[in-house]
Amino acid sequence: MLPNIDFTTTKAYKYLADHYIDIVAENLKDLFKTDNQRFTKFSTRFEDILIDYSKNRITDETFALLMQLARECMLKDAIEAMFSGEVINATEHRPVLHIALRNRSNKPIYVDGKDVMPDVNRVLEQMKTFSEEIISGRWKGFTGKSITDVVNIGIGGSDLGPVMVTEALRPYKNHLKMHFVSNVDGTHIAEALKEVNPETTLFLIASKTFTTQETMTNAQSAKDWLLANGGKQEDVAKHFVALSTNTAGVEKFGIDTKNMFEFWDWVGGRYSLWSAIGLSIVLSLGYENFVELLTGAHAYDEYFRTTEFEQNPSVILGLLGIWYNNFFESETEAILPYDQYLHRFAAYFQQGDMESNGKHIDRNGKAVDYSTGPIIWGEPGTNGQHAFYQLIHQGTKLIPCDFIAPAQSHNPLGDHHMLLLSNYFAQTEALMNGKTIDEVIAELKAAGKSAEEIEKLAPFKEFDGNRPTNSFLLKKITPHSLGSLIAMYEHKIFVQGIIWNIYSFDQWGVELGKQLAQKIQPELRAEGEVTTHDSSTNGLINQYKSWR
Ligand SMILES: O=P(O)(O)OC[C@H]1O[C@H](O)[C@@H](O)[C@@H](O)[C@@H]1O
Repeated sequence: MLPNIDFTTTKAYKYLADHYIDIVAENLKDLFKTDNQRFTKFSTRFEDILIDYSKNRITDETFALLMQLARECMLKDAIEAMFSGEVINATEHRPVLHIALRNRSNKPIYVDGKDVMPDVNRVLEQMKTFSEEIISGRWKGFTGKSITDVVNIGIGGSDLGPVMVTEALRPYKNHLKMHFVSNVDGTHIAEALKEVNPETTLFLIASKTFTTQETMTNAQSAKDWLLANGGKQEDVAKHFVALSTNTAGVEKFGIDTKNMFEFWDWVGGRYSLWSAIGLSIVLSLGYENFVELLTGAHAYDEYFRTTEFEQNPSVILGLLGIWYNNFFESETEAILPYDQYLHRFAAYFQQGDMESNGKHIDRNGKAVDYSTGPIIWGEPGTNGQHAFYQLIHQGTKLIPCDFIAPAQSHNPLGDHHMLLLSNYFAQTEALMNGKTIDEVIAELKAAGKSAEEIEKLAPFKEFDGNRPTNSFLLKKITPHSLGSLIAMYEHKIFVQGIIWNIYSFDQWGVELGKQLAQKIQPELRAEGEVTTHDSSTNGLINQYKSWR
């Protein structure tokens, strides 16, 4: 059982609310001036990942109160409930065990009295054997040629994780060309099919439920394409495999269940890259690298489970998020990787975070009267700097940002990495320090501007600063360190869900639109005017029907 505590009724919350009034008047810059231990105090490490959270609007007192909040909300018990396989996804009656998928210690984890590790290891072994067949070229397509291209067909959690990781770890990839098709828009599959040859293409149909409309439609089109391009029904087995929890659904689609890679309902979609859904990762990087990814995540899981809150990155990051979300009323958080390979990292955690904590009903089934999950967004630096950083620096909104960078680049080309990192360091400094009006005036004077020009221009060039950031500095992005980093963010989301007293592992909010789309489909198939909706929806549908 998860604890069930309204965090706004805790002592810590009340103290924090009072303390906020003091902090809001404080300037980060001054906090650094008055405490030369601030970096040492407010930074922590996990293996080769340094997490500097000293540029946050906190003092020793804030930190202590946030830790007290976690204790009053019984976070420790909640962590144990997850790791020991309790049914913490109560609305779907499931445990939450993505941690079992990467449990390299192999210590038993029980669901309904049965250790899940033998099944986890069996599927990993199956992924290993299969990937070796494909990568080595021993597996042949319907004309006897080896596989050159892999198309993963999946959406949401069955797409975002594999895409993010295969992109993040591109330096480790082999000769296989990876394609990812998610959107039901025919353009997505059509464009992918233009790039591949039916004789040498393997399709991975990735769907936990094997009922998702987008994925089933794309999978059917891929199968039709194979059959229309020389393949026969009996060749489907050579070119299609399924990654799913739904054996009956896989059979019904016509994929032989010996070509099925199984996982289980205790793996949430957005936490499934560690499961059979990660087969595209295994194919692209090789099994050993996938194991390294799991190992990095597992090492972090153990650390998260056993480390005191005060040194625990996910606990600290989660509580800082709550500090901004619930006291400063920040609505969004930006994730800004200074690493081109991490270009899908923010998109991945958009689902990870927003699908997990975008809830307004608490664990008692009652509407909350406080703010929950933030809006997550971001793009790689330095592209973001030339797009939306203006608003982060000088807009009216407080946007806490995570800056992520590797010290070592996989492409040490000339000065590129030094230049990239100079921006990474400069941005958090600039966001913190800002630029005072006096500094602006001095600069304009030095540039020879007239007094009149200075007076006019100065306000536009002032930066308030005092804008909070976390900096993640990794030695290098490797399968191991990436595994740890992902796990760190996953557990941060978990921590926040516990404090907000919501269920982080269901996703009922994605259902309504799906249901309505189903209702609309026959109306779109039929001829004639549609009148069953509101005037806006009717108007749009009828215009579409007259134009199509
Ligand atoms: O893997 P599936 O079952 O196709 O689901 C794909 C996605 O569907 C829905 O949008 C949600 O449930 C997501 O969490 C999930 O990742």
